[in-house]
Amino acid sequence: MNEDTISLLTQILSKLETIEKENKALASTVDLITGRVNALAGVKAVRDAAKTTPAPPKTHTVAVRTVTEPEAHPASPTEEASKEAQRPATPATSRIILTTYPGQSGIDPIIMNWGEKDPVKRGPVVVSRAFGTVRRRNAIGAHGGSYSIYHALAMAIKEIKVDHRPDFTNTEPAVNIGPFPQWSDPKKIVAMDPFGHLAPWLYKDYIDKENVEIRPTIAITKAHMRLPELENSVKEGRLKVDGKICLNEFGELAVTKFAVEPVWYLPGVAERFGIDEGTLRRSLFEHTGGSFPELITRGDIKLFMPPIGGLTVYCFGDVSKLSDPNVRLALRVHDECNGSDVFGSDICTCRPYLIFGVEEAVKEAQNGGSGVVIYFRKEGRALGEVTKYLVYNARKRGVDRASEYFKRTENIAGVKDMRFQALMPDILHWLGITKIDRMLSMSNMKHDAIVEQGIPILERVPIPDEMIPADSRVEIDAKIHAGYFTTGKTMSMDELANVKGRGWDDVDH
Ligand SMILES: Nc1nc2c(ncn2[C@@H]2O[C@H](COP(=O)(O)OP(=O)(O)OP(=O)(O)O)[C@@H](O)[C@H]2O)c(=O)[nH]1
Ligand SMILES: [Zn+2]
Repeated sequence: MNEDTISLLTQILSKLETIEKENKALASTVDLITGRVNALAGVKAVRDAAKTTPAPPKTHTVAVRTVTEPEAHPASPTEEASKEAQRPATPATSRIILTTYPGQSGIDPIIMNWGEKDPVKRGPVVVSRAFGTVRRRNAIGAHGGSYSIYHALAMAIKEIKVDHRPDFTNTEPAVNIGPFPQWSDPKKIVAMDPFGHLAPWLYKDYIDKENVEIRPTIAITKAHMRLPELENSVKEGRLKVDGKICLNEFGELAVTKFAVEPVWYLPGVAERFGIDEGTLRRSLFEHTGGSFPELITRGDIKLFMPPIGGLTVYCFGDVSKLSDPNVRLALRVHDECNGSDVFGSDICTCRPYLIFGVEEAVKEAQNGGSGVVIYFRKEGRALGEVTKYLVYNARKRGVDRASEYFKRTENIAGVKDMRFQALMPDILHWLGITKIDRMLSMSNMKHDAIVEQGIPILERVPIPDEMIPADSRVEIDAKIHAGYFTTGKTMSMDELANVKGRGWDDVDH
């Protein structure tokens, strides 16, 4: 099967499509040929990819056919019911759409003017391949970040009805926020949808009248939270019970929480990393096992919802104060470390720094300012727990020296850190933050990313010495040597060689 044959069959297909519009009886024949061409082209694409030389752009040509749907606008309940009956059991059963092309017949993306101030002129983020939406998509990927796979599984085992539509009654944000000028600056917000918390309400007409599936990518709620360490903070007098933010002697806190899923505007993301959009698209395509062919074929679609974890904002005190330059702001940006954050592992400083961050944020809010902790799902410096544990083993089986600390991760992962903080400041812009009075972090990467985004940091606050677990001294001293902020001493390489952590004998009981 060569390129010419595929191209010829694609042309025949296109002719048949035209005829099919007038003669529905041809549909099954067209389906048959579509399936055959897709399968043959798929095989060819796989063969091409197996060649060692980089594939020329032509090899991305895969014949496809767009789903031809009944008219989307409902006319009458009877007509609706008859259309319902025509729907396939799942949109995927008869025709597989491997990829789509700009301008292809039936493809009609909803407008997306990223950075436009008026949300209606900007347009909704549309990513679903659900019936009624597949032709209108203006984003690649899927909702839910890494959870999109569980959704796919639920669909596969028919736990979710194919035509299920979410009921958003009473799910509106618990507080109002913005809009801020940053929301309409396409250079300031590139990794989340600034209107993501309002999507079902702002774009109700698309949902109701055009049968397009639109989901929020941000949700805002209020809650109480209780961390055992904070009971001590109250006992020792560092936290005062005020009945508003710190509710009682157990250190229970009132909090407003924002959950945010990633939505990437690819040109903006590429620019943040100083690369061109094509390079970014190609790398995302290749290194997700070719999962998202439209990264290559749909240059007109600029949004990508990546299958990665998002973030949560924990805000203490009045949310409207976050954007007020006249009040003080304390901020901790924290990257997930499940072993320490949840399970109390003592090899690193994560949970202690997190608790310190919460305590300082609450204090700032109680003093009339505001306090925020932002929690990113970037486990093990975005290398994941498997890599992290391999690193721990390599450290403990050798001598766990501060001087070797970063090298151990680099030996295994090829890089010492994959969090690349460049996209992190988006959430600060979205919250309307224009300066940070107290930054509860020693990380130079977090600091530089924020400052580069034009948000000044007035004071940097390291974790207090007494909160550092003994075994994590290795990490903290290595980090300080590597450029992390400290108000204390930066050790020489010789001194670092003498900072040792627990050995394997001590860990392995
Ligand atoms: N791969 C790897 N990840 C680690 C290791 N130690 C901690 N982490 C992860 O690193 C992240 C926390 O980063 P840290 O280096 O402790 O601190 P930081 O966030 O860079 O800086 P601070 O804001 O000062 O805490 C979390 O995602 C941890 O899971 C390690 O040895 N290897
Ligand atoms: Zn940790």
